[in-house]
Amino acid sequence: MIKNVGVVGAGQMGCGIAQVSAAAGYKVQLYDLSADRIETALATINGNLARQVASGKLSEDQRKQALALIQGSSDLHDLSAADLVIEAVTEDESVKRKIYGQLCPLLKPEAMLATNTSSLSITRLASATDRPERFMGIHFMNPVPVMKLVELVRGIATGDETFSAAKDYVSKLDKAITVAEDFPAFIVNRILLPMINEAIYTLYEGVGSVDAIDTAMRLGANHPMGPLQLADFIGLDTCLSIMQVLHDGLADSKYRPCPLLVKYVEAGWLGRKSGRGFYDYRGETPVPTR
Ligand SMILES: CC(=O)CC(=O)SCCNC(=O)CCNC(=O)[C@H](O)C(C)(C)COP(=O)(O)OP(=O)(O)OC[C@H]1O[C@@H](n2cnc3c(N)ncnc32)[C@H](O)[C@@H]1OP(=O)(O)O
Ligand SMILES: NC(=O)C1=CN([C@@H]2O[C@H](COP(=O)(O)OP(=O)(O)OC[C@H]3O[C@@H](n4cnc5c(N)ncnc54)[C@H](OP(=O)(O)O)[C@@H]3O)[C@@H](O)[C@H]2O)C=CC1
Repeated sequence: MIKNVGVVGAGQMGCGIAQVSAAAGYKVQLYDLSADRIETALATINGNLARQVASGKLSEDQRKQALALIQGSSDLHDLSAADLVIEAVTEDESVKRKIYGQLCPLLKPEAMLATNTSSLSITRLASATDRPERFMGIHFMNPVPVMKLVELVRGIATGDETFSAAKDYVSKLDKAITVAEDFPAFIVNRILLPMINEAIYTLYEGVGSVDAIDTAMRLGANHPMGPLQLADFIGLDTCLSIMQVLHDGLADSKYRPCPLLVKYVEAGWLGRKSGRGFYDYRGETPVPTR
């Protein structure tokens, strides 16, 4: 039975996962490398909970209770009481494998380990742990407190007990589940990211400006965000990693990452989280950059 949830990586996804887990009554340990990052993360979570109070989705008491259930830490040992740890660090296989190597010896033998990876092979990541039968993908969507869906992905070795415990946990968060097989980028990103990549090609080839492309898809296809706005929201580093996994994993040139996406990531223009991507976020309102 899952009571204590550990979250590794206090970026945009880790914060969201910690928030919704605490709001559902789980005790949460949120880990990241630095104390500064943890402080920022707790402030972000507090802000998002306060927004939910303002819009009547949560009472002030529920906000306080949820916040009290989250502890931040920059010491991996603090995850040793967790029944389930969800890893949400940068979308880079070597970073994730390194974390598993450090984390696994500290966990209870019966603890489950899950990854929030957007694209990487669950089976291959499982092989970097000491518990492939208790490892799987629990893939939340961004922003976690708002998006209804969680994709569940089993690796070849994932046990039935692990899968049913994950289903139970996700249902308690009041999220809907879809099950995907362990193929590159699963379902949502297999479909969504090529669309975003195509939008970037559309910009690269001069078919339209940032504003024209986003307006076209917002008003012409009723998407809540334009594809370039969404790319900035996801993070351009994450978008590029997903396209690389699709390109390498499916060996089809239709998944070739757009060179403009590569350039932006090389420049450190990662979207909202770095202050600049297809839009510049440093002023009052986002300004298109092309
Ligand atoms: C890459 C992957 O591996 C997988 C993925 O996640 S792919 C990305 C999937 N996500 C999407 O496609 C998101 C598309 N965009 C949307 O659905 C909407 O634009 C949106 C929900 C993000 C915002 O909707 P909106 O109507 O423009 O904004 P707004 O009215 O301000 O917000 C709606 C609610 O979302 C909340 N919200 C918005 N942004 C948020 C954020 N970054 N974090 C937390 N909550 C947020 C708001 O607080 C608001 O909730 P309340 O009513 O409780 O205040
Ligand atoms: N962005 C999205 O829309 C979605 C992303 N995902 C997946 O979730 C995961 C996280 O993405 P996201 O939250 O957007 O990324 P962010 O860049 O916002 O956050 C990543 C976090 O991981 C931390 N980190 C990096 N290396 C380590 C490490 N060795 N130990 C501990 N923490 C570390 C980073 O710290 P620092 O900044 O200090 O380096 C940062 O806080 C990725 O696998 C991504 O593919 C899944 C669904 C949606």
